[in-house]
Amino acid sequence: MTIYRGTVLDTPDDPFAGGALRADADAGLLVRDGTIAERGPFAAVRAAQPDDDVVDLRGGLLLPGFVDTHVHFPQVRAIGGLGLPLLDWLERCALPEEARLADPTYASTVAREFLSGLVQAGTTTALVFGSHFAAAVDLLFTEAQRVGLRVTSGLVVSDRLLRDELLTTPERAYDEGLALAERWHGVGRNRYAVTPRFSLSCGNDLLDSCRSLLGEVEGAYFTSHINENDREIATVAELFGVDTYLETYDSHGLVGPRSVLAHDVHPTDAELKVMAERGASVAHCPTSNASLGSGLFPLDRHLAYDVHVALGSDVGGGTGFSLLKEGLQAYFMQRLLGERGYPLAPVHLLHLATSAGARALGLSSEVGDLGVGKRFDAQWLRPRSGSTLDVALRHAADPEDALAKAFTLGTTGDVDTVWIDGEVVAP
Ligand SMILES: Nc1nc2[nH]cnc2c(=O)[nH]1
Ligand SMILES: [Zn+2]
Repeated sequence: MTIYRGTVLDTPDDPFAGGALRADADAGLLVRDGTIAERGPFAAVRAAQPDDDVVDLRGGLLLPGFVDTHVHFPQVRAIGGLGLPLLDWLERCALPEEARLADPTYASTVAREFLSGLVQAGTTTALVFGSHFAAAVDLLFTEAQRVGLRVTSGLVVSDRLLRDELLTTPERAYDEGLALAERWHGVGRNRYAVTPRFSLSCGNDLLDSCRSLLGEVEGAYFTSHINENDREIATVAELFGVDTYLETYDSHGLVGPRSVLAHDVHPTDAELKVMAERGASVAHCPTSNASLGSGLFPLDRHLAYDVHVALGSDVGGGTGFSLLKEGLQAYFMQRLLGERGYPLAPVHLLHLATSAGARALGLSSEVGDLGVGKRFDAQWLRPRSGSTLDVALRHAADPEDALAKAFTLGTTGDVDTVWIDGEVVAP
């Protein structure tokens, strides 16, 4: 057994429902077989376990590993395509890069870059938008198992309006998806997610085949995009002859408690009501929404309807893997909404980046906070001595203030060590 000593911050109680930040200065976390067995003042935990190893993490902050609920595996090298709205960005930046993953050697290199990017950002769990190529998705799961990250992912499918190499058929989508799920779902920390790219590129027969696959794979997840961009939304309404985007998924039985819909920048009230009834979650992707000019996320309306919201980096529409940056951008965008903005405090940002994501992915009993009984999935933020974050943390007034400094100034370069199930994860 090992005792980890440091300043521990986490959010076991939902701050949107009144929960406070849990902050323990000089805490001890006793970890046995990857699970947190005790948590208390270091001196007390140490006194009860005088012979165990102590890992000294004083200085900096010990936080739960981040949970990224929307991130694209094939888009690591597409990060930084600035200046375009969604559909142009897809055509000019993202999809040409995604087509390159037809080559398994290329896909394997990108899988390594992708997982290393997540780990270096302090992310330990992710819902990953896979590739249109089954072999590439297989390589992603293989690499995820080697690195140890908790990955839920799947074959991305489309059958219209994208470049030809990325298109499939309903039958092939089902067969390839099932083969991947049989190989990887529930193996190690991997799980399968049925992943139509978005309704714009998916006809009704393909969405039907997604529903069949979802019914076939017990416990599988569903993820896609929704209500991101005005032109996208208008095109979907025209293609399907529907009033709301959500209907295109819901009419195929794809919306439920294991569904995560990315973006939702422009929802109708009717859609929010149905999402809440179904228990679906929304992945809020702030840097992507800002960079692609998609809009300002109506967090207040999601909360008013009780729609569960977590955070996604949306690499490569988003600007990097750091959920610290996403948290700060989420805060900025609520500020820019003026009176309609939700006043996000540091505790909300930590919740959105950790426990909210765990809940969206049905993993709350295992990860998302550093309480007794949870797996030790954690990150040690330790800024370089003399850096501005180091100075700011040393002079922070209280734990909330320290967390505000971490989200404002922290970068992936401040993530010193990452653990999953009590094992150090090497990037
Ligand atoms: N941001 C974003 N939106 C999408 N909608 C369909 N595909 C994508 C994508 O790759 N990124
Ligand atoms: Zn996306």
